[in-house]
Amino acid sequence: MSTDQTQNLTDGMHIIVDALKKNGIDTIYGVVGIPVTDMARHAQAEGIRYIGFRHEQSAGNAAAISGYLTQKPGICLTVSAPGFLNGMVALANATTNGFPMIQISGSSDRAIIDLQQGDYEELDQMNTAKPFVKASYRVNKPEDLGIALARAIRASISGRPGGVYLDLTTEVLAAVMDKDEADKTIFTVEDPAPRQLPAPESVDKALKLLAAAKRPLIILGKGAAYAQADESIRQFIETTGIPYLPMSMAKGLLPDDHPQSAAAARSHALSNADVVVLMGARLNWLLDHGKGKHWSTETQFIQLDIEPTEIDSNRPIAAPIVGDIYSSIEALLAGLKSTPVKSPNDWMAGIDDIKKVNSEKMAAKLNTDTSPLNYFNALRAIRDVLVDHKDVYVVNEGANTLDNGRNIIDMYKPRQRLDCGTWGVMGIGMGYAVGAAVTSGKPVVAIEGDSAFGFSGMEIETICRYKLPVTILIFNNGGIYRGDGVNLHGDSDPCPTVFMKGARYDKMIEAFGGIGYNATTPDEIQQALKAGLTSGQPTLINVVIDPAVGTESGHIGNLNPKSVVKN
Ligand SMILES: Cc1ncc(Cn2c(C)c(CCOP(=O)(O)OP(=O)(O)O)sc2=O)c(N)n1
Ligand SMILES: Nc1ncnc2c1ncn2[C@@H]1O[C@H](COP(=O)(O)OP(=O)(O)O)[C@@H](O)[C@H]1O
Ligand SMILES: [Mg+2]
Repeated sequence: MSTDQTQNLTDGMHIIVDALKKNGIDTIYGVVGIPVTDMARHAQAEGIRYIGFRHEQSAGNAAAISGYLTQKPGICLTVSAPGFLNGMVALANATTNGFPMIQISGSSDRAIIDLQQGDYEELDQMNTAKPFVKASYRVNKPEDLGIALARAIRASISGRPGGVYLDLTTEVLAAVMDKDEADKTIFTVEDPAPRQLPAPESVDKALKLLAAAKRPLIILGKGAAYAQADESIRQFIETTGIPYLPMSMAKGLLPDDHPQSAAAARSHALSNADVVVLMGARLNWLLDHGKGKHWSTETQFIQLDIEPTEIDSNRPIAAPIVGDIYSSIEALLAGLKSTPVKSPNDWMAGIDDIKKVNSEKMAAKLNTDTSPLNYFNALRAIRDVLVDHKDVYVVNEGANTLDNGRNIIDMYKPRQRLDCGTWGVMGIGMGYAVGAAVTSGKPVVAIEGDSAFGFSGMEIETICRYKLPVTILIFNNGGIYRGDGVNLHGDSDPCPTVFMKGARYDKMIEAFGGIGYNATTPDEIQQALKAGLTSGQPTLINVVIDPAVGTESGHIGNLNPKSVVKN
């Protein structure tokens, strides 16, 4: 091919990068290799920030959480087969949680794969992905790359957000076409997540039910947080005076010290409410499916959700409002003029009484001074530092570390608590920390169980390499749930969840130029955490926790199968 003929040519890997740029994608998280390395190089050369990870699952988690924070799909780039599969855990978790994310993976030769002739990293990735994503597309022609990306963007953020898989074959990445012709095939997606307004009659019905309620309760879910309708939600809650419960990632939508928060009286509020409004929250296992001891069979439900099939998932919903949260809340606010709603004062007063009793009980646990530390006094030490750093993003995973962290670490701003979410998955920690730090530019504090940290711990090198302002506190109790070898039956046999004694995780980060601390007292935790926040340097604090104080599976031990057969 003569020089002038190559003058105006482009190829698949350049076209997809141009399409990403045209749609405002400014960051790609990934692990490169055959056949996507040159695509990443080109993206970087074109000004897209490429963040290189040590494992695709963490790259995917970073992409997913950046989608949750920005309402634009986070992009994860992987190689074929094993790299694709490593990313799939994060992609499936994104779909489960409703986080918009696109995983782009290279794939091997279609003809060889389809005849199962044994290609390098042979796998039918498009079909493998289908059960775990909102949509799964494969591109075979360079002129289709623009429309394929557009479809992936729209599928990931319209309706209930989620994961989308985009398969780029080796052939299409190398396929050549005329540049001018290629430019005609890429475009900016128009209104990829259109507002979905609720039916006026559904809003009226909900307001009439609320107006008659004696003990109304609002449950805020991460769907409400994702919607970025913060001011409208606050206005509705404060205008009606209805008490509310934030689910873990909705903490901070209103500050946790807000007078209408019922969090410290959760069981009382759930079991006594007569009308419950689910706002971007599923009535799933995290809410005991709306059944059992925390719920009354008399409770009536109002549900605000963008996904129509979520309605009636577990309990009949008396007043469904299907639409995007912002449009639905705005419609409810407008409806208050004709149907005023005011939560009875005695209901909130009763909740306040319970809050007072429970807060005193919790304070007694928090203000102990034990050696070694336990979860309560360690978390109280962290809480009392973070109250002066309300911009910090908090990442939290583990069992006891997560369950106690959720109740003790107060949040004051929306979308700043990032945790194991709907699946209760371990391993989100370092990926979420990188994604939050890169996306927001703000400091991140990751509060990690020692087992949970182990799933993504190698990414501390990634954190140090990009010099991200991340401080990691590892609650080192020497094991999964506990470190003393006592199992949930109270038998002192070395159960299969114990790690080595005296591990010093703080030494790990020093290998990559980060700053490590070992903390055995609340004061040492606070000094180290303040130093990490002040320096903005990657910091790891090994918090030594009493190995005997955890409970197996934290607060969800009841989900374990009960064996009736003696060993
Ligand atoms: C991917 C994955 N693997 C395993 C588990 C099971 N699991 C595991 C392994 C947990 C770790 C608990 O230990 P930790 O050290 O992180 O926290 P605590 O010791 O403070 O409870 S919590 C939990 O549900 C999981 N949820 N997700
Ligand atoms: N913009 C939005 N408007 C309305 N509903 C939304 C929006 N984004 C997500 N959702 C819904 O919010 C719900 C989130 O529920 P869930 O993940 O269970 O929250 P949580 O775990 O915090 O209770 C999902 O059913 C999802 O369809
Ligand atoms: Mg542990």
